[in-house]
Order: sequence, then structure tokens, then C-alpha cells
Amino acid sequence: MTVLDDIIVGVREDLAERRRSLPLEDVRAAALAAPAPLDAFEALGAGRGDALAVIAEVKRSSPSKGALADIADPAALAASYEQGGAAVISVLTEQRRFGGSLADLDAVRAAVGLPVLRKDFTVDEYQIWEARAHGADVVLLIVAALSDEELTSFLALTHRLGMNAIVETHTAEEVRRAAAAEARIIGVNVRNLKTLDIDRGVFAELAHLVPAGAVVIAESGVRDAADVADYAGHGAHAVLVGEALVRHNDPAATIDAFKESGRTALQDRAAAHT
Ligand SMILES: O=C(O)c1ccccc1NCC(=O)[C@H](O)[C@H](O)COP(=O)(O)O
Repeated sequence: MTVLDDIIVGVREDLAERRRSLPLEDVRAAALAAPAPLDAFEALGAGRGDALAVIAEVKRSSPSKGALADIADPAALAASYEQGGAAVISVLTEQRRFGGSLADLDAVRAAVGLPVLRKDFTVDEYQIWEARAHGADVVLLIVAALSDEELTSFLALTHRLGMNAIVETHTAEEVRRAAAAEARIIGVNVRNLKTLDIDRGVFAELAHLVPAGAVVIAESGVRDAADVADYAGHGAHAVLVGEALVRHNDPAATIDAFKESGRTALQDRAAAHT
């Protein structure tokens, strides 16, 4: 069993319990009553000009590293991300392996005026309705965890609710599947979901396969501004950063530095293409 399979077993068990305490009809009603979603595609699309967008993640722990940070106040952390110029805030809500929760999502939603990503392992439409009910603007759809039919129907539901999805890929075949599903935002995650190893070179290999018009996100493995520049130089419109921000004592300054590094790399890239 891969790490992804193992995570999904836990996700399904937790989901069954939530579904028992709150049926789908009730979650749907709450989602439809929630304030309208914010436009993450536009917020991330800034990176298609000369300004790299940063998706800043609230991440307590992970299967690869264990506990990362004691985040006593996720709202305050998210507010510092917003102050540093993040375009989108990502909140990991998976509980067993990442220590996240819907309570974290609620706290962050209430604290920031930016689009918020509910970052979880989406395997059922219930989770998309639930994300919207809790004020999320974006959900994560991991191609490796979904059939083509699920990917297409989950993407359609997401768009019908006025939300966006980051469609996450790890291989050329998954980028092809994301493109065939007409994903507007495609993430390339350089963390191998079988070994959990980071290989930043994967982004350079796959980014150019993403269709023009889509937003391309480099996910995972950003340690410093040089990594951001490397991703931007290979075509990233945005980077998704967790560990480097939650471990830093000044996340706002770190985001600012990442954006500056990305801007310079994008300008160099544009100059090289003229
Ligand atoms: O972070 C992990 O160990 C992990 C393991 C298995 C599946 C997903 C995992 N992480 C989710 C993410 O995509 C990252 O949280 C995100 O890209 C940020 O990564 P990083 O900046 O390297 O913390």
C-alpha cells in the first residue's frame, strides 16, 4: 500500500463519521448559504505577468517530516501570510497525518480576505460541498487519487459552486489527464507520493506540458528564495509553500523575499524569450 493509499483509507473513515453526523443535504444547504467564493484563478494568474504568486500553507505536520510547527493560532499565522503578500492561503484539513482540521479552515477563513484553499485528499463530492460550507474558495484534486470520471465530475461541481480547483499532478500522464479534464489550475507536486522524496527537477520536466492558458503551480520543496527562482525560471506562475513558512519566525518577510526572487526570475525569463 502506498502512502497515498494509506492516507485515503483514513480520509474515508473520517469522512464516513462526518457524513453520519451531518448528512449531505445539510452540508449542501450550508454551502449554498455561504458568502460567494473569491476568485483564486485571478489571484494566481498574477504570476502570468511578471509577479510570481505565493500560496502560503498552514501545515502542522506531515507524513514525511512528522511535527513541523506548534501552530497555536492558525488565524494569526494566516494573517501574517496575507501581510507578506500571499495570493492564496492553503489550509491542510486532513487530521490523522497532517494534524489539520475544519476548525483551522474556519479560523483562517475568518481572519483573511484572500482566497482560501481547503487542502485535503478529495475522494468524494461531500468534501467539496463541505469546503464551500466552511468558506473555502479552492479545493485540491489529486489526479493520482481519482479516476477520469471522478476528476471530471468533481471539477464540474467545483466550478458550478463558483470555486476553483488545483488539479495536482506528479507525472506527464497525470498532466495529460488534468489537461483533458480542462483543468484551469494545474499543480506539479515534486514530492513523490510513493517514496515522499523531493525532486525539484520534476517541475522542469512537466511544467512545459501544461496547456497555455492554465495557471501552473510548483508544489513542495521550496527551502529558500533560490528554489523559488528556479521554479519561476521553469515557468511557474505560483509556488505552494508549507514547511519553509511554518518553520520561519518571520513568515511575512519570507513571502516578500520569495515574491521578489520570483519577480526577478520571471523578468529574466521574459528577457531571454525576447
Ligand atoms: O508533506 C508531506 O509529507 C506529504 C506527504 C504525502 C502527501 C502529501 C504531502 N504533502 C502535501 C503537500 O502537497 C505539501 O504540504 C505542500 O506542497 C507544501 O510542501 P512543502 O513546502 O514541502 O511543505
